[in-house]
Amino acid sequence: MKKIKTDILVIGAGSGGLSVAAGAVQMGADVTLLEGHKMGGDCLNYGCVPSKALIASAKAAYAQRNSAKFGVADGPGTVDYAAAKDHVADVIAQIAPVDSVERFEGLGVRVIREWGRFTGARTVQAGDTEISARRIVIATGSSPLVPPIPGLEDVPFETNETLFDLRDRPDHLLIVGGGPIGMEMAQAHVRLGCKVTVIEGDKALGKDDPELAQVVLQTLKGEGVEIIEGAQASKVSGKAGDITIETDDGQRFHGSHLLMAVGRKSNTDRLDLEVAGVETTKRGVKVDDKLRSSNRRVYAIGDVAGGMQFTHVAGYHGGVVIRSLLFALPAKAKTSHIPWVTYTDPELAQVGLTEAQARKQHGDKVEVVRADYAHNDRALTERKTQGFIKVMVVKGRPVGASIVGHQAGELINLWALALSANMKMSKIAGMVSPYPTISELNKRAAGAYFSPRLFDSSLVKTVVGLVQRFIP
Ligand SMILES: Cc1cc2nc3c(=O)[nH]c(=O)nc-3n(C[C@H](O)[C@H](O)[C@H](O)COP(=O)(O)OP(=O)(O)OC[C@H]3O[C@@H](n4cnc5c(N)ncnc54)[C@H](O)[C@@H]3O)c2cc1C
Ligand SMILES: NC(=O)c1ccc[n+]([C@@H]2O[C@H](COP(=O)([O-])OP(=O)(O)OC[C@H]3O[C@@H](n4cnc5c(N)ncnc54)[C@H](O)[C@@H]3O)[C@@H](O)[C@H]2O)c1
Repeated sequence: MKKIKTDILVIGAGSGGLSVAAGAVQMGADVTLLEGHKMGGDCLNYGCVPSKALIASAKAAYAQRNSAKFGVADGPGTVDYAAAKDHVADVIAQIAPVDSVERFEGLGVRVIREWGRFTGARTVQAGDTEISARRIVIATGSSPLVPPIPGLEDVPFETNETLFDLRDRPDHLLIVGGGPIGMEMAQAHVRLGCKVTVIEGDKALGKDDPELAQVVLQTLKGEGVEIIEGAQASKVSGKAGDITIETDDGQRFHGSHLLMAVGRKSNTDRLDLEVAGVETTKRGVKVDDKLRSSNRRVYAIGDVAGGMQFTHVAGYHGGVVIRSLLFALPAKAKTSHIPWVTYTDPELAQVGLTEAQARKQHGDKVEVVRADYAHNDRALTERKTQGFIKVMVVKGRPVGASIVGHQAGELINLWALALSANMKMSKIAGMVSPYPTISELNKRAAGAYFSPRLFDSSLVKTVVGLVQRFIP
């Protein structure tokens, strides 16, 4: 057995692990990085990148079929499903060098392409190497949860780990789970020419404000996605090409393919965590607000830490632990300023509190201001007038923003800054936005906060009246 010593051992080369490894090595630490499967993890290979690339193909097909409103004849939007998958693979290949062994070795990281497992409180074995480390960061991510639904073990099904390799277009895709994976893939596939049925046990897009989620769900239904809510998939039967799902309320749905998108399971199984005294919960590695586990020298970041499961959260966690690991500074991970976006069309974006959460937390102190896409000139030129923004304000500062509509994921960035910097609404209202941009909606929402204070105020009217009397 080869034995090595390192300052920081990172287990998992996905969004979180790569951020820690790159940051720590460039600031002078000796860093060892383990990856048992593909460099780049889920986001690059099975998650964000392929899903957004496939959504782009679907958008192109949809745009071609719906261009008459711009004075351009509608086209057939003929889809070559396998070619769309080639586009997905090409996009992954373009990004892959940034996450590659070569790049990380070039930065000075020792990369070992093996699965890691703890052999002691400070030691991990990877292949024929035993690594002792001053600090260890678990960044092993998550995998698709496969629930114990009777019959599922005998029926072929897709997950996010297989879907992007499928080259024959499904005639009828059944999707179990109406979360972000389910709904993004539902719209992509209906636009790529498949029949799609989503079976959701509770409410589809249930983590978002229902008023905004409804806008997305109505649009998807309008495009032909069948969405069944409040029906738990409870039995699966059939064979490749002919699959039946039965739900707990007695409905039956038939399709040619099945995608399971019912949430995630943290990747802790291979790690032998008990050997290192690292405790877990049902959601993943148990961590405190500094992302430190029950073993003081071991941290967990990203999906495996069991909180919000997004690439930008894994990256943010990376930054937080680097401060503790390299500078021994007390750094805490917060969630109140973390945005998320579901990349349906229209997009659905959230940061901070939803309206319901803000009312629960702040009661009468909350003011909700809104602005509609229908009043935005750029949205009118693009014929993207569906949607709105809501901003929840307490004592002149935003505590949450929810946006549904064209480019909502771009618009939410400003509110992510406003929340993380604790900015006042007056800062947003005072900004000059270029005309005509969709982002003017942000300023308009801030304007909506001040309009009644300025235009409906007798004090303002009295002051203006007095000033006008006295100025020459
Ligand atoms: C279909 C889909 C779409 C998504 N879209 C988005 C999106 O648009 N935006 C967004 O922000 N998030 C999105 N996500 C979520 C995002 O992919 C994850 O939150 C992110 O990848 C988590 O990063 P991570 O570093 O925690 O884990 P991962 O990226 O999963 O990396 C973990 C790595 O650890 C390796 N590993 C595991 N165990 C071991 C071990 N014992 N030894 C060595 N290596 C190990 C794994 O092989 C993997 O490479 C999406 C997810 C899916 C499934
Ligand atoms: N745009 C993005 O940022 C993006 C996109 C995709 C995924 N993700 C990340 O990946 C995570 C996982 O996504 P997801 O959509 O798989 O999970 P999810 O947990 O968000 O949604 C799963 C859904 O499946 C339903 N469900 C569970 N069991 C069921 C059953 N037997 N029958 C019917 N419905 C059932 C649940 O009620 C839930 O609504 C997300 O939480 C998110 O963090 C992010």
